[in-house]
Amino acid sequence: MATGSINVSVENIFPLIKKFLYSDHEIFLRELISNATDATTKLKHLTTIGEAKVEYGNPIIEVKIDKDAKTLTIKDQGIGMTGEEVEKYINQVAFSGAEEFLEKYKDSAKDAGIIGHFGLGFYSAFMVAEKVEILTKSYKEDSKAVRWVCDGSPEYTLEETDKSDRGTEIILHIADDSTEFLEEFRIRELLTKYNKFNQIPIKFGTKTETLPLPEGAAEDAKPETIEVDNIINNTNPAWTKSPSELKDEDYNNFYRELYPMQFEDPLFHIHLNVDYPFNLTGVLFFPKLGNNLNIEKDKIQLYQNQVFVTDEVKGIVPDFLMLLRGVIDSPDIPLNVSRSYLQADGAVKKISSYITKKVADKMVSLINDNREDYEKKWNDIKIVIEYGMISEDKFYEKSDKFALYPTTDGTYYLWNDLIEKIKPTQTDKDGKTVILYANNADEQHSYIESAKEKGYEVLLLDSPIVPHLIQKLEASKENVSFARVDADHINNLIKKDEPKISKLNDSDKETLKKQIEESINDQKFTVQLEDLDSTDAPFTLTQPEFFRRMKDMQATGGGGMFAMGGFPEMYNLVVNSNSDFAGELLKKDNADEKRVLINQALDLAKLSQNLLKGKELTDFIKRSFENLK
Ligand SMILES: Nc1ncnc2c1ncn2[C@@H]1O[C@H](COP(=O)(O)OP(=O)(O)OP(=O)(O)O)[C@@H](O)[C@H]1O
Repeated sequence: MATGSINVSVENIFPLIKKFLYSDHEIFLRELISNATDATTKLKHLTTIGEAKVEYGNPIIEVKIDKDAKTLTIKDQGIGMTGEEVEKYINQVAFSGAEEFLEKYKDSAKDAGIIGHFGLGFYSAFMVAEKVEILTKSYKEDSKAVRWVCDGSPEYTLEETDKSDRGTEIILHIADDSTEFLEEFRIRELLTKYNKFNQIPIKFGTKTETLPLPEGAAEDAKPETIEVDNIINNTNPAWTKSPSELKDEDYNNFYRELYPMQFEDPLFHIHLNVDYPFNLTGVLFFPKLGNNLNIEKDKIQLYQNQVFVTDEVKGIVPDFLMLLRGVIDSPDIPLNVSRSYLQADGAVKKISSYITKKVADKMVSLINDNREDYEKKWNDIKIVIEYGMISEDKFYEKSDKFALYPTTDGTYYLWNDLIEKIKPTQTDKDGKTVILYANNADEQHSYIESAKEKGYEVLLLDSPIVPHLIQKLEASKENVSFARVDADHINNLIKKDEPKISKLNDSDKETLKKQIEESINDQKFTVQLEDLDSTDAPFTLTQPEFFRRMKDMQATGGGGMFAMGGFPEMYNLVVNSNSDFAGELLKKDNADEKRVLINQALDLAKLSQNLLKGKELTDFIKRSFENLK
């Protein structure tokens, strides 16, 4: 038997490992299974190229718990190690890696974000074990099996042993503070989390399977049962296959495999597959989102060679795609580094812009292949598209080809078609094309109707980020502006060079304005007299576009220089001075009656803006009933 001292300068490395990695002890299992997987795939490679003269067979990795012996074992049928290799890879290479890590990150160890993403390889076993044994036999002819034992001090022993089968067995003697890892449910949980799609089958216990009854069996015959290996993983998940092998149904099944608690099918999938200039595969899904921006569960999962790494993909996936679900698998993403490093990494940036491009291309093909279906799904995907348009310029640049602008009547326009349609009618006297929109077809019904009477189109833009989007569209498109239908009287929203006819003279107007202002005294409306069509509503409440938009932007984050202060609600009371009602008011002598009429008309205007609520509404209804008598 050989004993030796591991070549480290730190007196006792293991308490340090334990201390620094406390937040993520569980990753030891992923690390050891990854090593077992590597050892197996290496053997496959060596047999394929004729280097290893052994039968590859159907190797599996076995995970076993022995509660009495307090051990957890990970056993593979891979290449194994000779005594010299254990010396080299375990005592020197792996230790130096562990030591380097500790030296580097000792001081910043409090930043659990960094540590949590470090793969420490073999030595992470000491986070949960007080003693680790390696039993291993190399695939090489005539190699002797060896047993390596280390109890966490720099001393180890290495001796020959009588293991007869090829491969490596790592036996962890679980420490008293880590006995959770002797519980079957905990290990199953970890295997499901990290290794659900591992490349090599993983056996965890056995399960009972019922055999079908042979033909012609007696009615009361009991079917036979057998014990079979309980394989916990799917070694061939959808993203590793070629898109041509898969049907929609296969993608949907894979979606459910990924997110067993999702019962609704995804709307679309995007299969990612690139091998130059980096390696990346994956499948992204568009779930049904509606206007919901707060997706916290069932996020995109990041894998490295089919091993789960994290579902914290911020910085790798563009923000707007965090609303999607699915898998991204890449051996090229540097995983063992901090988040901020990741965001600055060139490869990661390329990956991010590749994914963005791919999603844009997919949208173009979806809308071109089946416009009707795309329109049907628009409501559920628009938030992703609109968010992408706001946050990713590359995506925005392509969006004219796939971003839809629906009207309140259910017509869906692409940008250029929309402009072509409305330009002749909705261009104002200064040559600006005004795009009218509503964000709630019911609440803004009367305003929408006024616009439609003029032959204008009204878009229905109702996602919470729309104010940001139209801000961007206005800034980048030439000669267009957006106005919500209730931002002013429709004649003012799209000003035309038409002569105005005024029924009242200036002094009458002045008098009327004063009387109205006095009657509505403490209510904060700016009275604005306008010469409108005599049939237009006498009183209308409007909310100026700019302030309302800033306020809306503030509500969803942003809002530029105004973001700091709260915005008051601002409304104008547009009085149609050409209406019969205005003429009647002026003629009325009784001041009390006049006040009642003005307030009744104001309430009606409020009602159509959905502003009449609570006591005001109750009083209004009472008053209206009184008037019926
Ligand atoms: N199950 C195994 N079978 C054969 N060799 C192994 C096994 N586990 C570890 N080794 C050897 O020990 C070396 C060190 O393992 P360790 O996990 O510390 O580092 P790594 O796998 O090279 O890198 P990483 O830090 O990414 O895990 C491996 O490179 C491999 O040569």
